Amino acid sequence: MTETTGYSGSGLVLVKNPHLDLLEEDVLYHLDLGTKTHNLPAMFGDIKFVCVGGSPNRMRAFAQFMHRELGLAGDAEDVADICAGSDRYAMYRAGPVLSISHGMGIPSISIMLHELIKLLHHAKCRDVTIIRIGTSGGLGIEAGSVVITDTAVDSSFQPRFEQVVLGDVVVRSTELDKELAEELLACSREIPDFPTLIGHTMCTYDFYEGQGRLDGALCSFSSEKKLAYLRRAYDAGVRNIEMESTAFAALCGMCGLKAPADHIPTTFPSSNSVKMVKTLIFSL
Ligand SMILES: O=P(O)(O)O[C@H]1O[C@H](CO)[C@@H](O)[C@H]1O
Ligand SMILES: O=c1cc[nH]c(=O)[nH]1
Repeated sequence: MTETTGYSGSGLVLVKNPHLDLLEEDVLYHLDLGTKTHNLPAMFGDIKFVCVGGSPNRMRAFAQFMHRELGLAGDAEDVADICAGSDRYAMYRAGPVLSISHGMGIPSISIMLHELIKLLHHAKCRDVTIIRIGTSGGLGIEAGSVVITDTAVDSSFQPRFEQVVLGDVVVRSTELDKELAEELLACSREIPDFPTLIGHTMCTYDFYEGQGRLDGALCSFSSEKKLAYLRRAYDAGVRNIEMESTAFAALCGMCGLKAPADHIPTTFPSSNSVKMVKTLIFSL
């Protein structure tokens, strides 16, 4: 079964679940938020940008950086974790920017995105741009480069995200916003000595065998086989590898969020990539 993406034209964040209207209360369990316990429109109605990444500390550092850059009142060091009541994810806000951690891998980011998208919907947010800022393994590119993802592909290099729903495989598109990717690239050009490129990002279910590593607890292939696979990936347009982009692209695309993913094949925080995202946020 194949589904299509859904931009509404109104700029509102969509949920595609008729059952939600029947709920007396929507509990965003892993974020420790809910429609009865919190005034979500008052707390989040003015959010325009959401940045997501794996680790809580990194997303806190990003929120603190944005707090300073936006010249907000108060000490950036004091940004509070909005999801402190849950130890699953961490969420910080700096003005119109929300910064949230998603953990590692598709199941973890997928749970966070379901609840985040419902949060933005309940809060009646409009025209929200979402960016994943994360680490990744570069493929045939200069060390320290940032890859801005145009399309997320699976480990067979296909632009699809397969989700098993009630035992059936549902296929969702993983195209990302090409215009926004170009805008991010233009922002990166303002920063000297900062190699950036647009390319496909391959999303795997595993860091070790899934990415052709020879140093996991299990390895059933030779070094030659690994190199042949990575070469095929490169020939298919893959420039980096990580573990969330297909789910990120599929869920955000279906729910009307503009999303160019941004992946950094070095250790984060790379100050240049953060500056690039900041320039985009200031320009929109
Ligand atoms: O840097 P983050 O955002 O954590 O993401 C990357 O790092 C983790 C693996 O080390 C995976 O989650 C991968 O996608
Ligand atoms: O998934 C990942 C993340 C960072 N670096 C990698 O090589 N792979």
